[in-house]
Amino acid sequence: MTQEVEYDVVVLGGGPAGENVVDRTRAAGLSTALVEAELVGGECSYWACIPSKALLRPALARADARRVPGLAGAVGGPLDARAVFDHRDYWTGGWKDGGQHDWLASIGAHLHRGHGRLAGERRVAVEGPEGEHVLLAARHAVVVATGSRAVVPPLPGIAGARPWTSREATSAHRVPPRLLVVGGSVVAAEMATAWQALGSQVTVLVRGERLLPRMEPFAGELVAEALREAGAVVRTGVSAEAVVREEADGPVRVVLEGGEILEGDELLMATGRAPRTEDIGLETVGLEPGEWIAVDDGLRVPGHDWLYAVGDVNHRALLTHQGKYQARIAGAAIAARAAAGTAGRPDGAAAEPWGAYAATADTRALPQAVFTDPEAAAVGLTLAEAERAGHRVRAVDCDLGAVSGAGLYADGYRGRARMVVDLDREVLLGATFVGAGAAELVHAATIAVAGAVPIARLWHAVPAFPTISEVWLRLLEAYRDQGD
Ligand SMILES: Cc1cc2nc3c(=O)[nH]c(=O)nc-3n(C[C@H](O)[C@H](O)[C@H](O)COP(=O)(O)OP(=O)(O)OC[C@H]3O[C@@H](n4cnc5c(N)ncnc54)[C@H](O)[C@@H]3O)c2cc1C
Ligand SMILES: NC(=O)c1ccc[n+]([C@@H]2O[C@H](COP(=O)([O-])OP(=O)(O)OC[C@H]3O[C@@H](n4cnc5c(N)ncnc54)[C@H](O)[C@@H]3O)[C@@H](O)[C@H]2O)c1
Repeated sequence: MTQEVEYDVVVLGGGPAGENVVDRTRAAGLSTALVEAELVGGECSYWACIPSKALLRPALARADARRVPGLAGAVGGPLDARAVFDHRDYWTGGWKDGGQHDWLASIGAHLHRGHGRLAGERRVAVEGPEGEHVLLAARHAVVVATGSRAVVPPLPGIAGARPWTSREATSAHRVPPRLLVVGGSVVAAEMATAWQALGSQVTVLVRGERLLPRMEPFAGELVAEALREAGAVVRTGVSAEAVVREEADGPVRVVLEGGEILEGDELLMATGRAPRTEDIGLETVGLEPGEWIAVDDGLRVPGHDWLYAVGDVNHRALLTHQGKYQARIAGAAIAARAAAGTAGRPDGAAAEPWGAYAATADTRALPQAVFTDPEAAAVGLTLAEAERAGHRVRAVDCDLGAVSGAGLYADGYRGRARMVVDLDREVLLGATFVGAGAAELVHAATIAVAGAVPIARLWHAVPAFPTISEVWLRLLEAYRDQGD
């Protein structure tokens, strides 16, 4: 007979989003169960953010050091790939989640290991690793946080070619002499940067006209330029039509549209994500298996006041920090509604944009940092997005390298910054920074965009001298001097 256990809250999926819901509901004193099929910590901890950044950090530090007089000579050699892999393995905990397990225990959350499926309203059925079954009943809420997985397009020959996805690209322990990368977005750009620095001869095959297509055009252009200088080949406007690997440990060949054939030792398909929803019982609550789960700004699934979805699975923003933001908001709302004794209670101002129970930043102030060389970081709208949305805007651009702090940071510092100003409200709608260290510049812009800080007040936010942040002064001066 299936055992049934009751909790206040059941969270399905223990990635960063699911974990943060648990953190909030436990802090509010609600009994909470977390169901996890693989490793607590999710994709981010073991096959995405953490291992990718651990691989990239030595590559970016070396690139920076090579531009510093007096230091360049000391870092001319290759990276010690084994030491880099050891560093990455340390940060993934050797793909073991003991630390996360202990943290869950320390906050009094209950971990159910196994595959979870919704089983009608407020119910989650868990199939454990030994085939055992448990039915979890939620008094207040079920939160789906099952994340996403890599999509591999069904090209002829692809299955037999055993391509890498982001999982292999972040966890491999051997440097392939030649790495072909299909895709042009964030995973492609970051992994091309890491593996070229680790010693692979990387060729990136971009279907579109540039790298990083969701950012301002200069971001992808500067990153492609630097990748080429590092020895990688970046080809745009090319389409992979078929893949061939004749022998298991032999080379892999990609056939391009037009018939050209490229050969590599490994092939990374960095071609996007799909929701992990095909086998989680969505059909038992009237939702479509295999689809992203649509939610309102309060992270609730319309028509089901007990059902929330946070993180990648709702497709609002496929980023760890944003999934955690959604989790904090959903967790707080669940706790408040539980305390009030009704899921349907009107939440007043808290449910309004920028209120405690609304994930407004997902659409209005979404930041992203891409850890390429140079780094590319942006928040809010690009110029094209702002124009498409019907805002009356002006873009102001600056050469990041012209700022004293950048010149002192590295010889020949190359970079660019743009702010997109709403001319009617005189506030920023977005900003983009591309250059070494740019990832740390974006949070100031996030505050300006989320806070709708007036341009007139930004003049009083004085950047320290000589930091790269002085680019803010250059941007404000350019805006002032350009007039309307
Ligand atoms: C290579 C790469 C690098 C990235 N780098 C960054 C970065 O630097 N910064 C950033 O912000 N984002 C980055 N991302 C994106 C980031 O990884 C995701 O946005 C984040 O992991 C999403 O978190 P999540 O909790 O929604 O889902 P996930 O991390 O995918 O976790 C979902 C969890 O649910 C579990 N699960 C799924 N189905 C079930 C089920 N039926 N039963 C039980 N458990 C289940 C899974 O096992 C998994 O542990 C990167 C992505 C990739 C691919
Ligand atoms: N530093 C970070 O914040 C970071 C790092 C890595 C990934 N991520 C997140 O993870 C998610 C996944 O990233 P991603 O780069 O895998 O996916 P993506 O969805 O951002 O981009 C996929 C790319 O693959 C291309 N593509 C799709 N099918 C193709 C085909 N058949 N042939 C050639 N190209 C094809 C698309 O044109 C697109 O440019 C993104 O949302 C990203 O924001 C974030």
